[in-house]
Amino acid sequence: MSDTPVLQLADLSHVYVNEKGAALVLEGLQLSLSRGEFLSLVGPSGCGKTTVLNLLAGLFPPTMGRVMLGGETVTGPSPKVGYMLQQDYLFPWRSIRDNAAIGLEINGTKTRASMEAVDEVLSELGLGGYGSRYPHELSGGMRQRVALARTLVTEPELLLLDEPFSALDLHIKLQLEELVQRTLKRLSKTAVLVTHDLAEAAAMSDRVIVMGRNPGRFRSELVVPEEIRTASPMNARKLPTFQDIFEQLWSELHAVEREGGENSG
Ligand SMILES: Nc1ncnc2c1ncn2[C@@H]1O[C@H](COP(=O)(O)OP(=O)(O)OP(=O)(O)O)[C@@H](O)[C@H]1O
Repeated sequence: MSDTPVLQLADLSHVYVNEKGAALVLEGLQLSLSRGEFLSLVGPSGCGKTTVLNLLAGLFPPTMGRVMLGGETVTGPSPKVGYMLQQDYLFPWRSIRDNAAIGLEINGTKTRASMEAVDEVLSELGLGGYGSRYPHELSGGMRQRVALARTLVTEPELLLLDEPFSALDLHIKLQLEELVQRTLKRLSKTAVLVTHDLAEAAAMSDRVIVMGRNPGRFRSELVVPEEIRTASPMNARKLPTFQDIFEQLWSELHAVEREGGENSG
């Protein structure tokens, strides 16, 4: 049972239909992710990265193929999947503790014990003293940590991270990358990160997929070397092999840009 991949994509394709007609945005995606793996998706704007995450989250069904979580076909949103976005979407009228607990309320699993777990996660993320504060009293980096806490307390098996660090100052971003990586590793969580930042992808991931476009597809995959994977995102950037990985990703992405042409989106 434990050998079953947490996530599988089987020949996944997607067509958006609107008043302008039908557009094939994703074609023939195949993927298998094991428990604890961290995957990043990089690619030019409009290649379909967010569409992939939305399909993984079960927000709408793929036109063809299947998304499978723990071997079961995804048919809609599931508590097994947590989604963290660039914007934190905290409710300004709720305390930090109540914001972090919102997923438990939605899932109907809010209990005294689960609220203790909320407090534990908040304190693990360095927000121990902030439970009774409100979002406007926190910095951008702290608010993103609350968003992470909210995602983690429902104990999802798969975390979807759509550019969660991109609006943050560099030093806060590096700190959060480190915190997220450490926390997910400790909990053996499986994660898919969408980012435009190649260094972030290389520093945080076990594997990086570069997507092509028109239609969006998985063009190439790079396995991050062990010494980078086991280092913190901050220290990974200082390793000589890191530059090689970064350059490989850079040249792949440039190849996509050269062959892609303008995206209609
Ligand atoms: N609801 C929709 N209806 C029709 N077309 C859509 C819809 N959502 C996205 N698209 C189009 O699908 C393509 C992929 O969009 P998507 O947002 O997944 O790309 P992306 O790689 O995440 O882009 P970015 O990096 O700019 O965020 C784009 O051409 C976009 O215009």
